[in-house]
Amino acid sequence: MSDELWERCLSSLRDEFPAQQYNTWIRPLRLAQCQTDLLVLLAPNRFVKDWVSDKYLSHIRQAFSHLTGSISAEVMIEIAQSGSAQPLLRPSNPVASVPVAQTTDARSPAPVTPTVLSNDPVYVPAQEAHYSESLSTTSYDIPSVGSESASDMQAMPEPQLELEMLPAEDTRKRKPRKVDVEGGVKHQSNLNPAFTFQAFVQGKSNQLALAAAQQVADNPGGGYNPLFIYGGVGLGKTHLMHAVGCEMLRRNPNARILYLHSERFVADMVKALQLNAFNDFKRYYRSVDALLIDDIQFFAGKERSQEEFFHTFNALLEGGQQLILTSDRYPKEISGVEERLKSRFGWGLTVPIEPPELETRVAILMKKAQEARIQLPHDSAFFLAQKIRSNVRELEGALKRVIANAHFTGSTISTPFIKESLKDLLALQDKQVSIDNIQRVVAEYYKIKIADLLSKRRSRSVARPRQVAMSISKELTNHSLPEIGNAFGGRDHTTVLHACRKIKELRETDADISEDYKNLLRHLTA
Ligand SMILES: Nc1ncnc2c1ncn2[C@@H]1O[C@H](COP(=O)(O)OP(=O)(O)OP(=O)(O)O)[C@@H](O)[C@H]1O
Repeated sequence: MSDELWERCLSSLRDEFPAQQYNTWIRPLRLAQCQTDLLVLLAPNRFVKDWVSDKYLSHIRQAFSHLTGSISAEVMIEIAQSGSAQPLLRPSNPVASVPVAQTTDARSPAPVTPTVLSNDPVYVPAQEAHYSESLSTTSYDIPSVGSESASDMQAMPEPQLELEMLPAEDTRKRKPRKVDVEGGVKHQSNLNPAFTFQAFVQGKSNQLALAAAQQVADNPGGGYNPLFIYGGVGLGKTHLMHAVGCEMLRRNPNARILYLHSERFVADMVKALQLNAFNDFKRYYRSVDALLIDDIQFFAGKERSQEEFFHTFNALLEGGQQLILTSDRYPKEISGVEERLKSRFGWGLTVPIEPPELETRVAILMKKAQEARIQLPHDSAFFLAQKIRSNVRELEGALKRVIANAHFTGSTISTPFIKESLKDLLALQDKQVSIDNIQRVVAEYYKIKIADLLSKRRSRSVARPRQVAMSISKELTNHSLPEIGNAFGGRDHTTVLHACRKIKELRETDADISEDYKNLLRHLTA
């Protein structure tokens, strides 16, 4: 009965909050005690407990009181003792088919003794440098292995090669270290040392993601595993994930951190298959202290890679090693990725990053200028931040252009100088309204999250603003229907068409929608 009451309470909270908030904060709570006037819930850790107590407790109490009819109902949140709450952080029941990982102590480096026992081609793990000049590594032709089955893989001969994980202290230098050890074994973390917590400007839009990332750096492999950061292009997901890695390295220079783009993981796996070195590949990926994989939406449609990543994922979680993943959308919304993998993405903590608001954009510009040792007057930063609103990468790009121009001409930076330096960009910006901007303005107007606009939620409070935003995108941009559909969480062009027709009809019959539409157009084209 008490379970049933809590289920009903959950169901009412599910309707009240956006899916992302519900899934991140409320769903992980477990019922400890439920009486007419007392509800005791268990949070998986202190972070969740504090956050829920701060933001959601009154809502939970209200929903509970409503169901029980008790106006003095009390709701308490406690931290689950390990084992008492449903594990949010790692599977209680390890997947039986997972090959046993080479579990390592997350704090201590692996022995550094490379041994080459054969003349087989050497499997060289990811050498990606996300931010720097490309590295000269051996290149391999990549065969198609889409049809290779798991059983084929198991039948592969065991390659006689041991990979070495080198301590990663040198990766703190600007250029990632490429280590050639006798036997061709290489390891580098690929971390960008400029992407630190100190260099990350906090704002309302990224506060939660930053707090979660700092917690992970404080307690890697502990509290939030995996940490899943999602949000639009150029909003700081990669920066934050690197910041965790950099902080882990600062505290423990021997920590083995590996950052890579998901496409690199796929390419590496294919290369390992080609070289008959699949066991080395597995061992390599499973022997790190922290694995940071960017843009995991690129796993979509790559079944063999998903299969292997699934096993790597389980092995790392089992070994208490930290996983950090990023994506452009909420895990459940990634199409072309297996359900079992998507559900695992949500085991730890899933946090969004939203586009920064004006004040944060100004603060980011001031910070970047300070890093470049450039005097940027506050009013100029304000002007630029007002003009470039889509994402931080574009904002940073514009500032770099201004700085370069100032260097060339020996000028000091001022608002007129910025106007002159970015004449073409600003003219384009004034003329063009991007879908990103439309989403941001519409979300602000209706007081919902951009993530809601991209989500699959169909409740009226989200679906109508989404249709308005699609219709405005059609009216104000040159994007095609499929492009617009794609920008709204990968929807079909017929959905966009339907939205445009519906809004056209509503503008004639519904005064509120008509007013909203006019206001939004005025705002976006002002
Ligand atoms: N809050 C912030 N403070 C300082 N710099 C930031 C912030 N957010 C983003 N940036 C900067 O913006 C640039 C783009 O960020 P980043 O590469 O992390 O974006 P992303 O979300 O990973 O984008 P993508 O999805 O395209 O990979 C980086 O140079 C990063 O340092």
